[in-house]
Amino acid sequence: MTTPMVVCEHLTKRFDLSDPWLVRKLTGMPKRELVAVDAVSFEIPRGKTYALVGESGSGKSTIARMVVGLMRPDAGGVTINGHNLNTSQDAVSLQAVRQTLQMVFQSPYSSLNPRWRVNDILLEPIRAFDLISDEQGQNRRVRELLDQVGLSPSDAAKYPHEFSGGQRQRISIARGLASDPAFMVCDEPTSALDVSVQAQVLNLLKELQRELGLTYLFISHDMAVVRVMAHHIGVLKHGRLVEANVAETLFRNPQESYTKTLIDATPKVMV
Ligand SMILES: Nc1ncnc2c1ncn2[C@@H]1O[C@H](COP(=O)(O)OP(=O)(O)OP(=O)(O)O)[C@@H](O)[C@H]1O
Repeated sequence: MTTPMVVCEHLTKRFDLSDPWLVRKLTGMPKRELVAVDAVSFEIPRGKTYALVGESGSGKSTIARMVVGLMRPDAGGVTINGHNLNTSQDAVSLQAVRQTLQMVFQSPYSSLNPRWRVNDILLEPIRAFDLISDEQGQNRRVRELLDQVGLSPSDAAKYPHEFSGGQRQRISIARGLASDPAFMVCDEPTSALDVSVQAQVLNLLKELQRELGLTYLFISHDMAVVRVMAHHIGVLKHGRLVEANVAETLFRNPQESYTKTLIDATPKVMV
């Protein structure tokens, strides 16, 4: 059996919501702590999509941040491609993990530098990871990336504001692909888009997965989107994984009433 691309074990994150120490001392208010993510464990097989679904505040983005290494868990850990993000001291393998994982954010408006042409946005990761040294090769790679996400070579000279929301999300995806990742974390990548555009971007992500064998962690509050994308689903409620299963089984035979409520709130047709 091949090892999973991602293993999360007992991931836990607490936020300190207390007032400052002096205020607490003067008012006698106790310390307050929020357990935003509570011992969450899951695995993502290579080339598959694992969706984390749950209402606002259930801990989805906090998990995504810990998985990409933007936030340290208070307990538990994340292993990507065999490297433990939280305990590994080996700078070379951590650099390899950083290259292999990318994140696509919710807002295609704020995640692209408005002062850079698309060409420079796509060249940045290619240069940062020292992937292609000659200029001709770099330009060829930019054209290939644009083609992969359904944009044309002439788009390289434009600025982000010259594109629609869906096209900007395509640029974000192309930028994610530029470092040849094997694993992408997609945090609500279509929730800022119109429904018709959503379907196109979801289809693009699925095509890229088939073509490039990508593994996705897909974060969403929307069961209709998850139904289209996921092979496996984990349902989060107040930071805890209340149900997890193969997507088809979870939709056909949900065990938890919370999962049923999420499914019942879903429009029946989407893509
Ligand atoms: N930096 C922080 N400091 C304090 N509390 C936080 C912080 N970040 C998140 N939280 C809290 O942790 C809980 C989980 O938040 P998180 O953003 O992970 O949820 P989510 O499921 O992604 O929600 P949404 O869909 O609204 O983004 C929420 O109660 C949130 O208020």
